[in-house]
Amino acid sequence: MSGFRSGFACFVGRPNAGKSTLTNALVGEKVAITSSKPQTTRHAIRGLVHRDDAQLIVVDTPGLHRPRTTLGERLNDLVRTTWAEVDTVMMCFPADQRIGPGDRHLIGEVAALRRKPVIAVATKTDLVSPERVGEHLMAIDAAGREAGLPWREIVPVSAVAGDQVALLTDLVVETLPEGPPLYPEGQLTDEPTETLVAEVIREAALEGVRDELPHSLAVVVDEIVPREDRPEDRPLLDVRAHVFVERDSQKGIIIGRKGARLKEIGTTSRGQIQRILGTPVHLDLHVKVAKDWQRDPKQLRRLGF
Ligand SMILES: Nc1nc2c(ncn2[C@@H]2O[C@H](COP(=O)(O)OP(=O)(O)OP(=O)(O)O)[C@@H](O)[C@H]2O)c(=O)[nH]1
Repeated sequence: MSGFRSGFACFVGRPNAGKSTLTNALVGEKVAITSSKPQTTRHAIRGLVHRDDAQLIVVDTPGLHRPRTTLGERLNDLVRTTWAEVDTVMMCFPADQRIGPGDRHLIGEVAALRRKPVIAVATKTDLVSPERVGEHLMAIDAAGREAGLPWREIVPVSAVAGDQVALLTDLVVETLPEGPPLYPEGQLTDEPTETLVAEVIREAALEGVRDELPHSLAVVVDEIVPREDRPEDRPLLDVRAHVFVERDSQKGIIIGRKGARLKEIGTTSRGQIQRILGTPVHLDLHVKVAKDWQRDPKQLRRLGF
């Protein structure tokens, strides 16, 4: 298999830069979790791109942020470890935002990796005019120079419109080392099913809630079991899961008036879980308060951190 390339790449960028959406666009299936709320990506979900000439494994990392809790510190450690381990870094800069201090800080951090190929990606180009895209590309170029970070490429893309996503894949593949495929073909992610299911529920729970909630939410899937006594051609899976929040007031928000929000969360996530599992699902969802779980190492472990 001479000439075959395989390796890892990850996206870096400020919250909401479009990293998850672009991961999905590259992989072609929904494996990473997107949400209109910042900083919702918590697990390093790998999406696989299989091609005749290459295999690209995309690692989606949470955003780096000012750590205020034990969870925050662990997330930052996880991010830096991921950056150090991948073959190529893709840095995202949304075209509808100017390069700011947060971006410069990230560029500085990535520049410290040395000699790793870094591709700059101007995301969300569908939201702005071609002139603005041009301006944005120049600003990205200048910011790289300032930090002494030579971009391998600067690529404008729109994950939503599908513009230049294939080109980006080509350019990333070029940076990967030669080697055989690392994962069996057809596999899209190596996350355990429970984690994917938990992330789907978490995403549904986060839709339309107030700003303080995202960091306080964790979802644990207790079990996924086939319902007994079902006809063979009509299987049903029972999925039992808990949504953990930090305070009683948050529990109220999640449950909603007469349970309306929780029901909505269930309906939204059930459809997607059925797609992941390929089987009709009965979802049993409970909300629990785990006081200040982000500051408590014992609880963090229980919740999988
Ligand atoms: N119009 C447009 N919107 C986009 C595009 N890519 C992402 N978005 C939107 O931007 C928002 C953030 O996208 P995400 O992919 O969740 O961003 P992220 O960088 O993974 O965010 P965090 O997980 O918070 O770090 C979502 O509402 C997306 O729908 C794009 O190419 N065009």
